[in-house]
Amino acid sequence: MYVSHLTLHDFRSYASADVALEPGVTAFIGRNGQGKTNLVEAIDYLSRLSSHRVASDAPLVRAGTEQAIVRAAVVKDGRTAILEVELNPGRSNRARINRSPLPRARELLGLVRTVVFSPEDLTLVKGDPSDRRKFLDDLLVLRTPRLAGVRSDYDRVLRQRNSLLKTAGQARRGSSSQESALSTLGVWDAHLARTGAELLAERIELVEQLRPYVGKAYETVARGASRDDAEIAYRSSFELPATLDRSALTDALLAELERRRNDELDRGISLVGPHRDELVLTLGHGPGESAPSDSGETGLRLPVKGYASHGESWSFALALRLASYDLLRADGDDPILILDDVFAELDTERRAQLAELVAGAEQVLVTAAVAGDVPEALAGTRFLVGNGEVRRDD
Ligand SMILES: Nc1ncnc2c1ncn2[C@@H]1O[C@H](COP(=O)(O)OP(=O)(O)OP(=O)(O)O)[C@@H](O)[C@H]1O
Repeated sequence: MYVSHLTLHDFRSYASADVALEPGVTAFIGRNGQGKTNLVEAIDYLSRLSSHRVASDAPLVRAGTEQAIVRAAVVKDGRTAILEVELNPGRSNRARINRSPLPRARELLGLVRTVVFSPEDLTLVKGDPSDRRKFLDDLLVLRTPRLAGVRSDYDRVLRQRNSLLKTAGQARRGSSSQESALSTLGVWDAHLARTGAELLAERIELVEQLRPYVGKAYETVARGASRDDAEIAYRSSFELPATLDRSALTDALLAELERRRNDELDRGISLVGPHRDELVLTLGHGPGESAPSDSGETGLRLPVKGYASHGESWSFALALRLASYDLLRADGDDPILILDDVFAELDTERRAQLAELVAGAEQVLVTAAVAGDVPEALAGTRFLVGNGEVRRDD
């Protein structure tokens, strides 16, 4: 898949922009703050309906205006579709395909698939568990757009349940009747368990599928590493049943909610469920755990967060993105790769390795402040970005 045309109106720094693109590698070069990332962010927005840089839509709309439009012609299997999204912060966004309005913007999900590498990726490794959960959930939605609904239902139920727990907890401490709050809580428990079980099962399956790709990608980007060095594992906030069957998971989650009821009322928050889970990243050092060396010595396996060096952390973050790319590719569709300002962060060897790995993708969009930062393997079409203009450098 590739984007053959991008049009922006009042998106970030652009009053308007119109860029014709081709498959293969395209680099956007320009000094800092000229609007290179804004261009690729717009394409990524069509893929996920959110930005890799900010949590809300408001900063994406040009200051002083109320609405931004991102439109792209997307070519897949030789057929072109025009996708458009209208960003209306504070109101619902609207989307169109080939100029026909969609009932909900969410229906655009899955039509463009992007994988973005950016300096922010280090938070995948060094950030909070919520950053890693988001990584998993974003990938889930890219592969199975229907899960966007499950994810937002879960978040909504969680918010409602938390506010009810607070009310019921306060009633208990003030010894007023908490009967009605507790009976309503039972209803929210059932919702939380049902949507939570679905999200949980999908995440666990995803981690299993992603695992081999992460090991392989880490071996490629980290000097001297072996395939078993980088490991990912899903850690649930409660003991999982032996099967991922949705009803068994729902029952297990419900039973755990029952067991933790008093703790939850004391603290006024939901303590069990996918929102408390963690994607655990570990690195093996020396002989693998399963293969003791001749001296009987086994290798160390340590969490990445808090232990890994800066270079190892970067390699792990790159491996997570590359693994996502490989997995999406294995689904049968080459996602658009976006390398936003990453080369300046990497040493020469990692730059060359990353460039080699991605050079064959159907479309690669690169941003860099200086042309010299873009490895030779990624020589392709160049655009110069500056003074609000995007100009092809022929
Ligand atoms: N909503 C907005 N309205 C107007 N201008 C904005 C808005 N959001 C961002 N900008 C401007 O866009 C510019 C940043 O653009 P962008 O992040 O694309 O830079 P860049 O060329 O990728 O730079 P760098 O090389 O530093 O990453 C900044 O000057 C910022 O002030």
